[in-house]
Amino acid sequence: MLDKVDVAIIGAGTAGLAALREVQRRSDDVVLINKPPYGTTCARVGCMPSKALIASANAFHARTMLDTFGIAGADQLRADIPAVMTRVRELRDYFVQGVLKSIKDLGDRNIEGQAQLDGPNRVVVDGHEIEARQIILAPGSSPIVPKPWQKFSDHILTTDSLFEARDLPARMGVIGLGAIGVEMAQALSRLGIEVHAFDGSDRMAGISDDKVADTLRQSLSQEFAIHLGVEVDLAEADEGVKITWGDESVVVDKVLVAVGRRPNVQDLGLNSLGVALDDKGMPEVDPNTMRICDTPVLFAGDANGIRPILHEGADEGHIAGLNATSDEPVPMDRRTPLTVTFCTPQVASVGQRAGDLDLDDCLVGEFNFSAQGRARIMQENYGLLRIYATRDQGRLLGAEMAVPAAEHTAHLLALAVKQRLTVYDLLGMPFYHPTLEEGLRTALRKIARQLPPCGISDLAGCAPLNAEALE
Ligand SMILES: Cc1cc2nc3c(=O)[nH]c(=O)nc-3n(C[C@H](O)[C@H](O)[C@H](O)COP(=O)(O)OP(=O)(O)OC[C@H]3O[C@@H](n4cnc5c(N)ncnc54)[C@H](O)[C@@H]3O)c2cc1C
Ligand SMILES: NC(=O)c1ccc[n+]([C@@H]2O[C@H](COP(=O)([O-])OP(=O)(O)OC[C@H]3O[C@@H](n4cnc5c(N)ncnc54)[C@H](O)[C@@H]3O)[C@@H](O)[C@H]2O)c1
Repeated sequence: MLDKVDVAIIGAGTAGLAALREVQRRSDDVVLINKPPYGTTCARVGCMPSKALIASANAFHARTMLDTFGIAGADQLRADIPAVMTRVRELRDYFVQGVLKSIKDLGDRNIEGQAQLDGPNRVVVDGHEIEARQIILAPGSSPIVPKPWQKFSDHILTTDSLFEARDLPARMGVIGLGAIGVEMAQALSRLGIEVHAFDGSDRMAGISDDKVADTLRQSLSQEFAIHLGVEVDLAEADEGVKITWGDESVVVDKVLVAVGRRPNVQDLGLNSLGVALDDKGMPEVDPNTMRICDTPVLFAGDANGIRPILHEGADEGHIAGLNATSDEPVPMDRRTPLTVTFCTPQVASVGQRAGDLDLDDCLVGEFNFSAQGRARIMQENYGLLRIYATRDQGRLLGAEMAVPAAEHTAHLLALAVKQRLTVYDLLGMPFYHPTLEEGLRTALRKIARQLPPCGISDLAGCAPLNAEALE
């Protein structure tokens, strides 16, 4: 094993591999150290298998609306859960293979084992010491299972184990309704499993806008039992596990625990860096260079807790790799915040969320998709879009939504926020008919109407029509 290198990267996840690609542009003197398994959280147990499960669930769920489209016989369809799970694993394996290919040429520069820092320039892997000029930490995160629940391990699943299941039981609890909980609870329910879902807070999927949160709750409650703002307790039951909240309880076969993820830093040796750590044992990280204080150590991906989603982890790996191989600091602007939760209706947030803003100081435009033309045709007429803009110029600040095709609307709005566009700029776009984007136009016009007019029509570039006649 090498004992002196220019750059050592800890973690072969999305962030670590992005850092590797960046470092390799300027130096071959790099090692990648990874505690197995290989293949990244995203491909193995995260984004990809979860979306594969959702895709099967949505395909089966479509049968509930087929009669409204004039298609008969849907009641004959059934979900073959073992076949669904096999497809999930086949897709997972395909994506993991792609990741493994990307590191196969590293040879002895790919080191398998658990790494620990021993000071700012030294990494120890299974007793072997490696000195490095720069170190990039990218060890990812793991599902949290609260200690009192760990004794029910036979009945508990996390996303580390869910996709390994050959079959799924008839009744499931889902505790925690962040992105993971909401996506999986709906997918399980759509596959025909009786789902009881819980969250300690009164919101789901990280939504901070009250009205959007209410809309999502109304939609999802039609599909499975949702209990928000409750503290749950687990107990052994004859046939499964009993979930208790307040005076109520339910017995389920398995519980998916989705109460968040913990950075993999417990045994990383961060305390050997000689910098202050907060009460969670975390050092301060510059989000524009990824450097920890003035040390030669950079910290990227889920583990630093800054923006624990995939494209941000990849960016952080790239920024860390750039800074590890540059003589001078290279501070990089971060992207407009964007999140998408792949439930139905899709949930998304862009830029500043309601919770980041004083809405009394902003202009708000909203659109409810319940009667929207295209949404109605597709039988997807539900959901609420809320857009926030500055009071003086109508410059877009952000948006939250639970609407059909939110992933697309959110990307468009992210570009608008980044470009500092006003609602008038956006209203200058063509809006094809009939599209879901016509709903976005109505929300924008609602903001435009609250601004001083500066022309005679949308076509002139900036003025509101003050009518929805073109919809
Ligand atoms: C169910 C689920 C669904 C998700 N869906 C989405 C989605 O739809 N969109 C999205 O943007 N994000 C999604 N995410 C989040 C996304 O998967 C993560 O943000 C991303 O994978 C984090 O990448 P990473 O490189 O930081 O960590 P990882 O990919 O976890 O890589 C960390 C690596 O470091 C290794 N390691 C840990 N400690 C050590 C050590 N001490 N020494 C050596 N190696 C070590 C680990 O074994 C691992 O290989 C989802 C996550 C989950 C769990
Ligand atoms: N579509 C996506 O982008 C996507 C999908 C899945 C996961 N992810 C990422 O994965 C990470 C982890 O997701 P997550 O959903 O596990 O975490 P999260 O932190 O987003 O949500 C956890 C939820 O659990 C609740 N909770 C915590 N303790 C609880 C308890 N004891 N009882 C009941 N509820 C409790 C919280 O109130 C919160 O709503 C996030 O960073 C997320 O962004 C992203």
